[in-house]
Amino acid sequence: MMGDTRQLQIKDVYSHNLLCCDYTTRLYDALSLMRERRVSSIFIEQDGKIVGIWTESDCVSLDFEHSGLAQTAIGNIMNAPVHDILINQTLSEATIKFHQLGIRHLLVKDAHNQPQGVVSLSDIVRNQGLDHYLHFRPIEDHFESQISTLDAEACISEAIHAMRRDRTTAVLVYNQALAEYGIITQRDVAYVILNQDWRMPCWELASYPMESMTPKDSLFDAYRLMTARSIRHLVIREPGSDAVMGLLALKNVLTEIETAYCSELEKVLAQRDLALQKSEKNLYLANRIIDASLDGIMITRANGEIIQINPAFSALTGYQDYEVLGKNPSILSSGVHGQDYYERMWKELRHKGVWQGEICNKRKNGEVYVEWLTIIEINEPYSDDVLYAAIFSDITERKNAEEKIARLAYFDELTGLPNRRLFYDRLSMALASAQRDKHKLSVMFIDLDRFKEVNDTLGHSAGDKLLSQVSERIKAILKPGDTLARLGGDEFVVLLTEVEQMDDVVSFADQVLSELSVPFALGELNVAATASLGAAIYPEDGLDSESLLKHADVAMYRSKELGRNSFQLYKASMNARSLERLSMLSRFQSALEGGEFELHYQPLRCLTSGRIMSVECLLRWQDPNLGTISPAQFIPLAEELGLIVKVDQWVINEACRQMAQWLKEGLDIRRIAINISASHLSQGDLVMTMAKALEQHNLDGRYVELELTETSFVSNLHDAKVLLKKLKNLGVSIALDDFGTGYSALSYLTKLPIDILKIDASFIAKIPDEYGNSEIVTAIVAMAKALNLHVVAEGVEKSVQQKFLQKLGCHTMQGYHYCRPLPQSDWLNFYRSQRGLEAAPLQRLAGGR
Ligand SMILES: Nc1nc2c(ncn2[C@@H]2O[C@@H]3COP(=O)(O)O[C@H]4[C@@H](O)[C@H](n5cnc6c(=O)[nH]c(N)nc65)O[C@@H]4COP(=O)(O)O[C@H]3[C@H]2O)c(=O)[nH]1
Repeated sequence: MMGDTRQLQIKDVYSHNLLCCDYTTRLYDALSLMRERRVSSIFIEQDGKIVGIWTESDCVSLDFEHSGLAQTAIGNIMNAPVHDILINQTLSEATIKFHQLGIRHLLVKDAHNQPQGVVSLSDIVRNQGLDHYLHFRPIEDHFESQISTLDAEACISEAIHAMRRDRTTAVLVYNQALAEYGIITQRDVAYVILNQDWRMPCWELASYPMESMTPKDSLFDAYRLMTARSIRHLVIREPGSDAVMGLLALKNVLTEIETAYCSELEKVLAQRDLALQKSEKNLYLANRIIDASLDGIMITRANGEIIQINPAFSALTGYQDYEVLGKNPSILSSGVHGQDYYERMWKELRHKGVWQGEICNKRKNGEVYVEWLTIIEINEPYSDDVLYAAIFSDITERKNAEEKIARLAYFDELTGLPNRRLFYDRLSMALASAQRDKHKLSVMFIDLDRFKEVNDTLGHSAGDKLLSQVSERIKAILKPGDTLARLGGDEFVVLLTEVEQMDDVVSFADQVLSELSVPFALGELNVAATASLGAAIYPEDGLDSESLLKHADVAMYRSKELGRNSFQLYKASMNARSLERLSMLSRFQSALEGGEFELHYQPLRCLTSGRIMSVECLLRWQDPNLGTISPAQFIPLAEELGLIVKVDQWVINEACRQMAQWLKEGLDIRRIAINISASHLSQGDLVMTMAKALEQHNLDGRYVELELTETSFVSNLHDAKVLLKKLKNLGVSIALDDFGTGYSALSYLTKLPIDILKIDASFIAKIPDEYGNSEIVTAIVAMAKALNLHVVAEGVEKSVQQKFLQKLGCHTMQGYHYCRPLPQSDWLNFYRSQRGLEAAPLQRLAGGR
């Protein structure tokens, strides 16, 4: 019942009628003033300050025998100190004060501590809306039955005496002559002090006739009657007999209301304490959660003032609480969003009470970051105030990852070029418009020649640099609307949309080849790169993406076959060759496991003694359908497919097995020479493979010679040296194959533990006729001898060549002139046939041809 009025403030109920008098004022004058202003209390001032209070009820306790009572200074008899209450405090607070101090009046002060009026317990009770409560309370439990009744002729001092004795607020007076009851109250007593006539008969002061009620009537009716008649007492009579039973004072009704009110208030306060405890606990929990949250949290007032942040806020923004509390969130603004962005945000927030979205903010260090922000409007309980809680997490990394994923879906990470998917999209769009507008377009494949060698020998980061530089150079010559994409590895593809005639494609291809002909700077090395290009034109070579790409690819492979560093336009006849190549690739893999490989042997002959010095094993692929396939065809394929290590391992093992077998059979051959692919050194463990094979076949390492090319050493001379030393520790000899075709760096010869130098067949083919070439061979032989290397001439086909080499003092020859590579059985026959001739002078042998 108190819920509605509990929050009423003193200003809503107090009385402005504040009556004051000075400390020295006589009681007589003070009472006169009270009577005149019709108030029941007066405040006493001293030096401009209120220091005490005097009320009508205080009169009863005065000593009426005292002759100068009316002249007494009110300061001497006042009640002090005066308790006060502020004008904007609640009625509940006032009630608690009344209760605790046992008083009935409080001085009301304003915010500046200035007295404004007075509030009594009655004022508060009257405003509590307790009427219905009084309905259920009968008078019988509340009236005073022990009330004194005086005779009408009794003097007034007796009445005062009775009131004081009985601690009542009134006495009854009976006038026998009139058979009437009258009443004298404390207020009446106060006025006797003014008259000073203590002998006055009671009936003269008594008020009559009196209103009366029965004990069964309700307090509510009694209260209503007293308020309506402005009286403070009712006579209670026995129903039927009309005999007076006692007196009901307004004070009795108010006391009852007060009791109810206070006990109700206590209940409410207890509930409030509980609620407070609960809310304190909730607050504690909320604060713990806010502090522990990994999301940044900021709480602001409606005007934007920041009132709370959590540790995650500081971690994410770099601002500590003392730097932001009291400030506006605009401190975090990055300037990325315009005013309209914030306006939309506030509009939604006001409309829905919540806003969520991505927002760019700025950390204290100036770094802009993206956050996922949720703002919630919070209405404060028991007030109109609104707070805003902003909860955010830094999603910069997630955004970057998302962007990267989106980029990766359409772009190549290394070069930043469109990838296969984007290229297909663009090609299909370009085809649609070419079809509509009836114009041509072209798709061109660009594949770097020997890119794998760069990767294998110079390392992947050099390979990556080369790819980036190639893409930059091609991009630079593209026309607007054309697309360059990287399909993977060293494979690029160009979409040319501005094609009017075939020449446009040819001239673009020329441009690409000329751009790539300038060496690329890869760190300290300048590397020359070439590419094989192939193109197909719409509509001649295909009407859809798939056939155009396939035909451009076929044309590109034709370029490769024709010696690389060239360009081919698609021709229908190319298809057959490309299919052949493809099927060879797949067949190769099964051939390795299916035993289709075998070794052929080519002897190397000493140019002085005519003896077979060693034999080189050369790999052959015997395809059941295609017959013998040359290693010149399938070794590069094996390298491309990453199968070369397996191939070499097979050859090493087979060569060792064969050599061990021959030695057992008594063949007198010093060494078997095995070719090792340059890529083997970067991909496999050559030393381990070699050691295992020697051990497995119980073969001494001195019977093996490994032929390596310069490409094997180019990437890292130091590593190559370590590797060759390990091989030499196994007893094997090292031959530098194809000398003269590669880098021909003399440094290899001096720094690496090489035993044999094999002059490439291309030099031998041109001796002794071609001027300059003979000089080169002469120089190589002289240099090798000076370095104490054994010199072998490869590809000796003519006796004139043999003679020339003999004159130079070259140690050994290899070539068709002496013997072609032979299968195992033919080779054994050849060997045996040669044994008998070994003693014959070489000149004769050579001359016999
Ligand atoms: N025109 C001409 N050619 C002659 C003459 N004498 C020998 N040849 C050929 O020259 C090549 C010599 O081998 P290579 O320079 O190491 O060059 C080899 C070698 O680099 C590679 N190769 C061969 N067998 C293997 C192998 O088992 N493993 C590895 N990794 N590579 C091998 O394939 C290349 C080609 O091998 P082949 O076709 O067997 O070709 C062989 C051989 O048949 C001649 O007088 N005139």
